[in-house]
Amino acid sequence: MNFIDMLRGAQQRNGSMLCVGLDPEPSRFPADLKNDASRIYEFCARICDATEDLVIAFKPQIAYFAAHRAEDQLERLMRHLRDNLPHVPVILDAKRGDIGSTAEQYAREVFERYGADAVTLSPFMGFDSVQPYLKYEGKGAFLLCRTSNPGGDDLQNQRLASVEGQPLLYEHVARLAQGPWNLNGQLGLVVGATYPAEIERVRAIAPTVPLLIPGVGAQGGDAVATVRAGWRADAPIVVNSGRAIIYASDGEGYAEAARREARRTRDLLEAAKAS
Ligand SMILES: O=c1ccn([C@@H]2O[C@H](COP(=O)(O)O)[C@@H](O)[C@H]2O)c(=O)[nH]1
Repeated sequence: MNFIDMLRGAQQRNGSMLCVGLDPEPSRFPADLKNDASRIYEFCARICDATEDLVIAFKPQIAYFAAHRAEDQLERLMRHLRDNLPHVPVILDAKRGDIGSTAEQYAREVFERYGADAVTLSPFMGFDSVQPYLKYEGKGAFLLCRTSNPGGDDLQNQRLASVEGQPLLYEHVARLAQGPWNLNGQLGLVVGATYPAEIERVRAIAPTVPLLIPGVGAQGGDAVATVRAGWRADAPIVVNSGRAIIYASDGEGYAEAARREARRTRDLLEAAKAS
């Protein structure tokens, strides 16, 4: 099954467009795990087990594992998800971007070492930096397009004077992902929930690619406006919330609290479809 079919399957099965972001920071763990980087796997696995029937995807952010020398725990988590929750696709948030030969190694890391179903990539170095990932049949790649952070304006909202019609840079990325770069239908786009007007614009340019939309929850993005701008019956949107869910409580019942917050967010997103 390819990545898009996996997304559709999870969306239908769980009635959800919510992605739980796994950004494990031991200093924010509950008391019995606090500041113990050797418990990252346990923390994440418990959150995933508690929310698997409420999500369209999980999104581990690789930096939170690498910073704590916990790549082995990320491998273990990916194995756990594959073996026990194979109906939930996993997007590895790595934001890679490099020349082709190095990109081949990164692609190998993402898809062979970790066994992710999709990855996030920076498109800044051009098509030859993206192509190595597309050689992995059925895997997905989300290109950064209009990111959720304020600094995204610095480059993404600049006009491309040399391109006919002078689109903004993020609009150009959306066009490439919808058209010439999307050789086998593997590409999606990252668009921040903090900029619903830009989500709407991206949807107009790229109506059929899946969108990964971070920024609801801790970053304050408007969940309802996000769904109104991006949701389409025929192209999945994957709305990520990380810290607001995984740190919903720092007590013993953190996994149950994460489940409650995930359910609340899932229901809010679903209700917005009809609004
Ligand atoms: O534009 C972007 C692209 C990626 N991210 C990542 O998403 C999560 C957001 O976590 P929250 O705790 O829900 O804020 C995090 O891993 C970022 O690296 C993003 O925020 N914006």
